Amino acid sequence: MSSPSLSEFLTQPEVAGRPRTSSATAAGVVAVSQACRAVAGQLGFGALRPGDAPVGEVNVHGEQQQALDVLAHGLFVEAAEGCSQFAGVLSEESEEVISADPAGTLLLAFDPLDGSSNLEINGPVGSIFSIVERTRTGPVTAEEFLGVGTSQVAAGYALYGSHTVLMISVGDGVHAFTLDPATGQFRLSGSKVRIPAATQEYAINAANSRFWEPPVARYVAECCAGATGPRGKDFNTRWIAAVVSDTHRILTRGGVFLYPRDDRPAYREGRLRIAYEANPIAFLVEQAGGLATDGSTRILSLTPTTVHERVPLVFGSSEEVALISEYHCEASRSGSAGAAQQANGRSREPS
Ligand SMILES: O=P(O)(O)OC[C@H]1O[C@](O)(COP(=O)(O)O)[C@@H](O)[C@@H]1O
Ligand SMILES: [Mg+2]
Ligand SMILES: [Mg+2]
Repeated sequence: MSSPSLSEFLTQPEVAGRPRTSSATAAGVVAVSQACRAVAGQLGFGALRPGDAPVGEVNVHGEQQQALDVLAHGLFVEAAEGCSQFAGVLSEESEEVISADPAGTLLLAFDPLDGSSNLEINGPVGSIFSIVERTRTGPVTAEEFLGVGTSQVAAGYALYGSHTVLMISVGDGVHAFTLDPATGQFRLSGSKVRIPAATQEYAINAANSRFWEPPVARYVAECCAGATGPRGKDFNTRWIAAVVSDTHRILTRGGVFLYPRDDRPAYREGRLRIAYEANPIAFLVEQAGGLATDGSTRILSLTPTTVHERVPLVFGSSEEVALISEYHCEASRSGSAGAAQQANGRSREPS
């Protein structure tokens, strides 16, 4: 018997004895998976796709949009509008929230193509999404996207690598679905993914080290000191420059990822966005037994004040994330928190 499709998995309560996912959430996740399948199909054309170049537009984050960023955004919007569960969507590629069905009970936030600078080297890219239930009805408002991450009912990502894999959580662990190229269906390929608590792999863009705050610099220096340093073990660095792909490695074999705030003017709040990058990653990571913080505070407890708000992000194996948190707490107790943190006034109480 073949493994269940995504839709069977979400709608049949008897599959693996799981509690039933609401029919709206199941339909929403399936709609997103259809957008991911369409994005995977487009990526497969590579350089054969006509007009595959930067489109000359700059998105709300000041980044050059690639043709595929725009295409993937359109595919996600189309899937959301076609499914009648979503009242509105928030995309990395659109400054404003986009209205869908006012009767919809769900909201969808997504980065339609993450790591798009990897496109020209045929490196891995992904799509990442978060679904929350609405607390009101009628036309959607931007404020509705400013909830805490604990209110997510589903989150996931698609990684377009040597094959396409969709990692999903509806709040009962993390499940893997592999896209079957023969049938176009996502089929269950792994369940109850767990992140080991200990690791010897870390991911950070070391080219920014001169801008880091003391706790991050300390953590990385101690990893680099290896077996003869205070950690007493050797570490390895991995950096794919697409957070979806780094997340997949960490869900697969452990590790820790850091995109901290730093002293560069555009990075004082980190790089990644709360609503459609940090929140879904944190949801998946916690569901797999890991931790996700902004350095010291749990990501899922943060309340953004704008829809595209950025946040420093540290996530992965619990022992490392807890240690990094300890270093941040020690630094703020001793008053050596970085200039960036002081400048933005965003020092939060540790959780
Ligand atoms: O350019 P850097 O510093 O390596 O940053 C890479 C980070 O930026 C991102 O690519 C941002 O995502 P987008 O490509 O969607 O803007 C992350 O996926 C990744 O972790
Ligand atoms: Mg991104
Ligand atoms: Mg993107």
